[in-house]
Amino acid sequence: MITVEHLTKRYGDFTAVDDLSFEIQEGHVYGFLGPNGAGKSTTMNIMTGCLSPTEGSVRIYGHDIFQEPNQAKRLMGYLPEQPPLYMNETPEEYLRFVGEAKGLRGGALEEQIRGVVEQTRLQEVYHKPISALSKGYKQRVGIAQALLGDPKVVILDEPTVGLDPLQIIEIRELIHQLGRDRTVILSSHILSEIQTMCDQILIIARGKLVAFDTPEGLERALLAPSQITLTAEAGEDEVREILSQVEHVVQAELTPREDGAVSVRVKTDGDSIYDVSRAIFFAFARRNRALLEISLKKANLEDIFLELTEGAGQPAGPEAPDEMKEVDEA
Ligand SMILES: Nc1ncnc2c1ncn2[C@@H]1O[C@H](COP(=O)(O)OP(=O)(O)OP(=O)(O)O)[C@@H](O)[C@H]1O
Repeated sequence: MITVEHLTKRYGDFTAVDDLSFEIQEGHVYGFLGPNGAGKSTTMNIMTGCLSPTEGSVRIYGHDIFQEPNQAKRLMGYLPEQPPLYMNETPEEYLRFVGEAKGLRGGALEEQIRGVVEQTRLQEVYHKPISALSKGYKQRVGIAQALLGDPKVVILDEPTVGLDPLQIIEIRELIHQLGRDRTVILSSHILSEIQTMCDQILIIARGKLVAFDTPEGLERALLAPSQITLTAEAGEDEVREILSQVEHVVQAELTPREDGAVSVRVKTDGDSIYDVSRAIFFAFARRNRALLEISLKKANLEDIFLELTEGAGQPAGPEAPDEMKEVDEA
């Protein structure tokens, strides 16, 4: 239903979006996940026809976003990163203005406004100036305008950024509801957010699509290089030698301990981390060397995200370190 082919956006010598191709199917909640500056907003702006690409195409249900913009845009609702809200207006005035701009009139307009106000629970603030609303309510007004016209696809750029924890929960619930009867595409640089809300994840780093799968699929596909940590009662050289004889051990990082033992982080490329750990256990036993501890660590989505996007984050002002910290703690 949405086909993105070889999308590229360059600003001078800088490539913000680099040959992105993917397909979005109906009935899922998709998450664009990537660090600040990865190219998520640029991609969304191009997909919604707000920005032209340097190369590539976007088709919405077969309609090219630049050749048939009216047909394509009618099928999409968009909440940009900074929604153009008119602060002096009330949600009522603003939604009427957006609805009319989308071609709605008379009874159909009234009915649509009533529907989106109910869905986004704006009743309480309907007649207050937008400038007086909390960030959470402003965001709901932004989502309400995206829903006008009953689009099949709703695209939300960082819908929870800047909200407090309670507001985040409310917006998540709203997105969950939206996902029941339409396709939702949202972006975030926070892994836990994408994991909670989306059933399909696209990881974007340095303008490239580096992974596209379900959360479970991503974990499964990238499980193989898992880690084993162990502590052995042996000298460093001997530990190295023993491990070099174990099949599927691809890397070993040794840290000598004060008590003379050695702690080791082992990376494997084996299908079964259990088989590799068993082989390590017997390799030490054959040499009469004790393993004081051995533990297995499977990769999780956070490891995968950090590995795929390593070094791709761009500190974007004073808030960036805290925002990235959320990824670390996810
Ligand atoms: N008009 C522009 N001129 C030059 N560079 C730009 C322009 N717009 C975006 N960029 C750069 O393109 C890259 C991608 O930006 P984009 O906003 O798409 O990233 P993002 O993944 O949405 O990140 P964020 O979460 O910080 O918004 C960034 O390095 C940004 O600085």
